[in-house]
Amino acid sequence: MVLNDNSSVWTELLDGPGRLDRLLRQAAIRHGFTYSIRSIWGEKRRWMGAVASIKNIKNPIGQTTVPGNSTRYTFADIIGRSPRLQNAKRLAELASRSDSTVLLQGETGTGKEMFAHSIHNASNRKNGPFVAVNCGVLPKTLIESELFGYEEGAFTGAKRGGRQGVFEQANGGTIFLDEIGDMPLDIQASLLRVLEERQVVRVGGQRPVAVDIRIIAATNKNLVEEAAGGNFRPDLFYRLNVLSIDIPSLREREGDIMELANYFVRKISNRLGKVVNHIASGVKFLFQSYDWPGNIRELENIIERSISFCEGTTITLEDLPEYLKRKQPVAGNYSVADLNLRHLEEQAISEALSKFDYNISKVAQALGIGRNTLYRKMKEYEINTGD
Ligand SMILES: Nc1ncnc2c1ncn2[C@@H]1O[C@H](COP(=O)(O)OP(=O)(O)OP(=O)(O)O)[C@@H](O)[C@H]1O
Repeated sequence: MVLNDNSSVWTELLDGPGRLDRLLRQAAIRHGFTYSIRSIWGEKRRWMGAVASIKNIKNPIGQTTVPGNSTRYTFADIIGRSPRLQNAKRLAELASRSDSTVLLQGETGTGKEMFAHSIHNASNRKNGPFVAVNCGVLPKTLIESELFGYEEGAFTGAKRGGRQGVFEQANGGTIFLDEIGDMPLDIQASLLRVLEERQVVRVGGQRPVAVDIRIIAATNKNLVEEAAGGNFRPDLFYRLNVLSIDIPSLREREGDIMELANYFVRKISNRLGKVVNHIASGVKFLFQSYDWPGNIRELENIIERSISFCEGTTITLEDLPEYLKRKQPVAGNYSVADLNLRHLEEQAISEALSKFDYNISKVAQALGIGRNTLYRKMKEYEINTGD
């Protein structure tokens, strides 16, 4: 397992080495990595307490999915009813019906890879391969041969008979170019050629090989700004920016936070074989006021950590990492009692909405208030209507 100081894998600070170990071990096993304790305790002592998002620890060549369709997600797995997310899903569903290039833009952890899987699985290429390449971690020395393949004798150590690159491996299916904004400039020119001609020429070869591929690219960078700064080729940007879909951050999807949190509690407690089925109101309040820079991945990691440390059936503030506890909102203009009452009211409304599937009449009836009062309170607490 390779832990890289510069990567965004270190998403959370924890309290102690034992906990770090356990969480890393669980995550590593889940993602099929071999976990070696020495890789942490050697030079990485100063990272003590960090939890890696193992998903980001790609193998050295950056290819995250082997050829053959090993996608895990469909649209049904993408949780959230906020209007922004629903809109992104609608666009992605439409995109899955065509063969055009898709560009997924969104912050880290917002679900871009889930969208890419879902588009592939809903497309008529679903029985073909889905090959994911992380353009940000491909070492410069390997990048061309990994992408475009090589002919026998192309360089010292080249395999007999040569090797297919990922574009050839994805033939008949979808190639997912993750973190496209991190692709080195010199490779961007070759990539543009492949996108334009739908042909690859292997390193050390001359013969173009036709590839029938659907391209989905993803980035957490603003490619317009990257292009303006000279880090991304504008012509490649235009070639990729055909069906562009913005995946909203979690803080822009406030109504989704608790739905996702509850979903992860169910899923993760099942997986860990623990009976944890509630989230304390203080935690909910904190979740709703936090700005989630790591988005859904961060929420998922926090729930996993909390369930691991939870000694009862309810996740409490005690189970949260220190850095999050420190973010507890201050009372502002409200007294603590007011704040608690407001919070309880907000919580009751959110729970009723979720229980009655956003049926306003039923929710109002259950809460013993009129529909107009309910709408007013939803507006006050910025709870969306679930449309
Ligand atoms: N809407 C969602 N519903 C359920 N789980 C989600 C959702 N969005 C993201 N996740 C989960 O959050 C984690 C991060 O998602 P994903 O890897 O797709 O994000 P990403 O945008 O590709 O991240 P990065 O840019 O860092 O590669 C995954 O474990 C995924 O299952």
